[in-house]
Amino acid sequence: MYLEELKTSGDFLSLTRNNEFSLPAQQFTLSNGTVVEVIDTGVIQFTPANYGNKDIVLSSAVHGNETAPIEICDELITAVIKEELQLAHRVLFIFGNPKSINIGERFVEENLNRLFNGVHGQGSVMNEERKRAANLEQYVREFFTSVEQGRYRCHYDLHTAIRGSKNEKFAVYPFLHGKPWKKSQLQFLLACGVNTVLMMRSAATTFSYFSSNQFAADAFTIELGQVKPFGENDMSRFTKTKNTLTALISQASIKYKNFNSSDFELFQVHRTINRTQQSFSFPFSDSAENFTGFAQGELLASDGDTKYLAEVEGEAIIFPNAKVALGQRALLTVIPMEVDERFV
Ligand SMILES: O=C(O)CCC(=O)N[C@@H](CCC(=O)O)C(=O)O
Ligand SMILES: [Zn+2]
Repeated sequence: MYLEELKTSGDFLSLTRNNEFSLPAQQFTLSNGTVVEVIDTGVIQFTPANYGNKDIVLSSAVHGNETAPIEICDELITAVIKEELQLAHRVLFIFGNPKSINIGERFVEENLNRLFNGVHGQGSVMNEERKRAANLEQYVREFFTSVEQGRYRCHYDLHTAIRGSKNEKFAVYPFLHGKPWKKSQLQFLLACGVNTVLMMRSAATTFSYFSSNQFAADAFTIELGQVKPFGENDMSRFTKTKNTLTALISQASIKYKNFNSSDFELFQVHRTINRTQQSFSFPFSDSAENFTGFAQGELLASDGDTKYLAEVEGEAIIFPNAKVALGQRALLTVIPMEVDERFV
């Protein structure tokens, strides 16, 4: 079996890439007492001998071409297995879509990050991404619910964006259905080098929304930069992120900079534009960056005969993608917002 090689190399990413769809579960204990459980391909759980009050999920490669987050998690996993990093909490690392890593694409057949919250089981379509989404949901469920109630839960789903962005790093705050947003989470994000946060205003089928909505985890999709092939990331741009994630998993607690609303750029989602027609296009080029603002009345997108015009002065684009499958999100637009009484 693979355990002896894994114990020696700590290279769980290669083991995952060499087993694209499944891997028999195995476990072993490090000399520092941390139990290492390989649950499936790309899914590894660490339980230190004396663990603290946090249950932490760190996922990457939900889209396989988003390599910088994969590199960050790969380094953390290897450091833990080689006992260069001692954990303080239970941590579940997930490389979401191994096959898509190997083909260097966002997904193989279907966007894994639109299959959560039960979508994977809807309709008659079945593919590896749908099987994976169902399995990942189960692994997260078991991770959070196999210990006593009332513990702190967080899930940071690490991505990079297809396009450049006026705000290089930004986070998507899943819709909380009226629950207050947490200043402490903004402080964590700032420590990661992320000062920009989008507040979603509707339910979603993303991995972060699943953990937020199903398990009340503090969960975000975190966009850490732009999509690049392995070896082309400037990893110096991710130092704050890696250092803060390292502190999160290896320290009992983290002292953050005092909260100051002026440190943040907050946006609320104004609307979601879905592609419904084959002839879907944007008037702007592929070089148009996330957070580019438009004048009221300016054309944002054309979906067949439907023209979408900016409704609000400065309405800004996020995640424009004219190649999405019919019925899927082709564009988010956002408008600025301020910290208010909805933040606690
Ligand atoms: O750059 C893009 O077009 C997409 C980048 C990416 O994968 N973003 C996530 C956001 C998920 C969310 O809305 O929480 C995605 O589209 O799945
Ligand atoms: Zn992504």
